[in-house]
Amino acid sequence: MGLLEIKDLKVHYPLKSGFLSSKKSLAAVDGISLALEEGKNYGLVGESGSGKSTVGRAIVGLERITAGQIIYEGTDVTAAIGKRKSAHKRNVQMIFQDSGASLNPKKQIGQIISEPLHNFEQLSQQEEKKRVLELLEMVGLPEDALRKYPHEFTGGQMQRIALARAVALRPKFVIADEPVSVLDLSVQAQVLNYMKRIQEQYKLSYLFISHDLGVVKQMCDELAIMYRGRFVEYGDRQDIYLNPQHIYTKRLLSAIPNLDPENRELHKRLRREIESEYKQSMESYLAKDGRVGDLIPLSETHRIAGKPSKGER
Ligand SMILES: Nc1ncnc2c1ncn2[C@@H]1O[C@H](COP(=O)(O)OP(=O)(O)OP(=O)(O)O)[C@@H](O)[C@H]1O
Repeated sequence: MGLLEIKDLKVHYPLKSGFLSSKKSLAAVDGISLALEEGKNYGLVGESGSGKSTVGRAIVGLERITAGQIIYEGTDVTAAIGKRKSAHKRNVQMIFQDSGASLNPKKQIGQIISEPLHNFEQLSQQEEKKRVLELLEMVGLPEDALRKYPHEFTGGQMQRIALARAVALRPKFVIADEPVSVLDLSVQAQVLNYMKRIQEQYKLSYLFISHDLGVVKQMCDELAIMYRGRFVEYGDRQDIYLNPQHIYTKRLLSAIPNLDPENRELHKRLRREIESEYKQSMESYLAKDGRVGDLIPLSETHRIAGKPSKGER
């Protein structure tokens, strides 16, 4: 049995309509499906505005789902996920790009990390403190962090605090929405290492949301490439990096900086070629019906749920 299945998920935001104009909506997520297995990591990649965060927020119940289903360990939880203190809240956690904004500035770190334990577990004070200290240690923070406030920590430390809080209830699934994108490269690597270590310890799965294919490369087994609310390509990491099918994926890959001076010129030339192919493709899809996913129909590239065989490409 899979861990989490998303079936034809749609999140449409109503747009303000004028006095005489008909009601319109923005299809932020427009019919995506995904099957996630336990212990594996998944990446959701696309440019800003493609709908990645909306998917993550819908899975944890922070967005109203327009249509589709979310199935957790075989149970349809679509109706339950918005409810406070539901089992889904416990099983599926989320960390955000800017923990400075998502951690309550008026609360001490000890209170912040123990909050989910308070809400969901009946622990004695001593047990709770022991657990919070374990969590702090797990993300490399000292005991005296307990009584400090979020503003006393660096960006990387705050992401580690958010991580400790997210895994306090030992969830099987954590959604990480651009968790390192505002951090320096060396700090990024540190946070990702903590995430990996915790995953090994807890055997959890991440859905790693990022605009940067370079970052998800280290973290994910499978990747979905998203454009305008839809998946244009889905597959395992090796296939996507070595044999991208869709021009949009190729373009995202070409945006990863090439640090090898010997290959820099070749990289620049390839980028130019891809950019020109991308422009032509975009013109042809705009002339058609505006759905870039139709440039390469999903059936010809990847089956939406599950890994496709090579013969299907
Ligand atoms: N509450 C909202 N009301 C209306 N439109 C929204 C709302 N939230 C997001 N959108 C729109 O939905 C689309 C998808 O946004 P989303 O944040 O999911 O994209 P994203 O790929 O995560 O991009 P980013 O990395 O910039 O957050 C965008 O056009 C965005 O402007």
